[in-house]
Amino acid sequence: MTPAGTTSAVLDAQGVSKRFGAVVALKDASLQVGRGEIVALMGANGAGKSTLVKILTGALKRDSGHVRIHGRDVRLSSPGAARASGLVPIYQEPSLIPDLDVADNLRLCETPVEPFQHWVAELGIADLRMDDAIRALPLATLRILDLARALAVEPDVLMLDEMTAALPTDLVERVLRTVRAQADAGRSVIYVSHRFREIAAICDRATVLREGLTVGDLKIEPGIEEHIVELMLGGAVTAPERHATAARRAPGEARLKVRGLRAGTRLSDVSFDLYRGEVLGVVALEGQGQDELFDVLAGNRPALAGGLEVDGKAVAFHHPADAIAEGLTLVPGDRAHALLMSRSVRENIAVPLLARVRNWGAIAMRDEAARVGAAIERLQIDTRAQGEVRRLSGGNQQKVTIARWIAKGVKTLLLFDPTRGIDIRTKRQIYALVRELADQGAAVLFYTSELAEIRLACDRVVVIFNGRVVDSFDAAEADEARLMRAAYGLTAKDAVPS
Ligand SMILES: Nc1ncnc2c1ncn2[C@@H]1O[C@H](COP(=O)(O)OP(=O)(O)OP(=O)(O)O)[C@@H](O)[C@H]1O
Repeated sequence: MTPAGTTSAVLDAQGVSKRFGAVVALKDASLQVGRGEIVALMGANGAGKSTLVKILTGALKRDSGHVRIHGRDVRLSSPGAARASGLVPIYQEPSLIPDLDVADNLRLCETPVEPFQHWVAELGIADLRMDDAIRALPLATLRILDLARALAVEPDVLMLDEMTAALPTDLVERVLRTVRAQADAGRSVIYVSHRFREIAAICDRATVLREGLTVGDLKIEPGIEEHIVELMLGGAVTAPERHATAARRAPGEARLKVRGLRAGTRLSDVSFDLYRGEVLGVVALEGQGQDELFDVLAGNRPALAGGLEVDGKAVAFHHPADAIAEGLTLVPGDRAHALLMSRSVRENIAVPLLARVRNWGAIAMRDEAARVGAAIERLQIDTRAQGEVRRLSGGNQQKVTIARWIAKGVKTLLLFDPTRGIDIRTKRQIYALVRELADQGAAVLFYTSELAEIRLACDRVVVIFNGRVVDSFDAAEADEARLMRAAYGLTAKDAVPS
C-alpha cells in the first residue's frame, strides 16, 4: 500500500477511528491524496466512508488518529476550521436551506457570489435566479448549486460524497468533466461513489474501506473493478446476471395504459403500455418530463391532458391515495422525503405509505412483523443503528425505502432511481428482487439515471426526450450508445456527439 506521493500528500489521514455508542463506524482508516489527484473512496454501504469524510471536514470529531494537511497536523474541530484548512465537502443530501432563496443561502455561508454564478453557468444551469426559493428547485439543480458553492471558494481538497447519485446522465458528464479539470489544475479531490464507470473515467486511485478499516489502495487501471469489489466485500461476488432477453410480459391486457399524457411544463405527450410481469425502463436526461410522469402516476400532481387506464378501466388521480387504491406504489428518488427520519427502521418499513388509505395493507400485526424482518434480512439492511433511520448510512436509508414494498407486496411499482447510493452487491440483489416481483405478476416502471441498469434490470425501455417518448426497444438491444443517442433526441442514424 504505497500511494503515489505519500510524502508530498496534500491530505494525509492515518489511524482514524470513530464510534457512535456501540457502533464502531471507523476502526483504523487511512487516506492520502496528492496534489492534482482524484482518489475514489470506496466501500459497501455502512463501511464508514461518510463518517471519514465528515471527520475530514470537521463535521464530526475523530476518537483517535491524525490528519495532516501539507505535512502539518491539523485539528479539524468544526466545518469552519476544515474550510480554513482548504477542505470543502459536498455531502450526499443537498445542504442549502429550503426556506431561504439562493442569495440568502450564499450570504449565510459567505459564498462569493460572482464565482458561484460563474460555476452555475459553467455547469449548465442557465435559468437560475438569485431569488429562486430553494424549496422550489429540483434535486438535481440543488446538487449542482452545492458543487458551484464549493468551487467558488477554491478549495485545496474537494470532497464529493455521492454527488452524482441524484443527477441525470448529462449533468453527471458535466460534473465529471469539471471535477477532472479541477484536478488537472492542481486541486485534490476525494470522490466517494459506488459507480465504477465514473471512477474509471476520472479517478487516479481508489482507497477501499471495509467495516471501518482501510483494506486497499489501488491505482485505477483496466480490469481493477472486480478486485475492488472483492476488497469491498471481503470475498468473491457473483457476476451480474443479465435478465434482458426477450420481452417477458404476461399475456393479456396492459396493467397500465398511458395515453397522450401532459403535465407541468415539461411532459408534453407521453404514451406507453406497461404489462404485468414486465419491468419497463425509462431513460431521460435531466428535465425531460420524467419527474412529472412519475408524479402523475403516483397521484402527486394532476395531468393537464391525456388519460390513464388501470386494468382496462379509465382512472384519474387527484391524490396519492387514489393511485395507491389502484395498486400503484411509488418509491421516490428523494429518501429524505420518503422516510420518517427520527423513527426506527422497523417503523419506517411497516408504516402505511398513507395513513388515510384504510384498507391498504391490511395485514395482521404478527404477519407484518415477520414480513418486515424478512425484508430487512433480504436487503441486508445494517441495523446496528436501527433506532433512528437518520443514523443509518445513506445507502442503508435508501434500502429502507425499498424494503417497504417488499414487505407489503405490490401490483404496480413505480421506481424512481431506486439504486442511487446503493453498493454493488445490494444493487444486484435489488435487480433480482424486482425481477421476482415481476415474475409474481407485478408491473414495474423503473426510471434510472444509470444507463447500464437498463440491461441488468429491465425487459423493455422507453426513452423520453422533450416530454415525449422518442424511442422504445427491448432492453437486450439497449447498449449505452443507443440509449444515449435516443436520450439526446437523436435517431439511430445520427452520430453520437463526441
Ligand atoms: N450518528 C450516528 N449514530 C449512530 N450510528 C451512526 C451514525 N452515523 C453513522 N453511523 C453508523 O456508522 C456506520 C458507517 O456509516 P457511514 O455513513 O460512514 O457509511 P458509508 O460507508 O458512508 O455508507 P453508504 O455507502 O451507505 O453511504 C453505519 O453502521 C452507520 O449506521
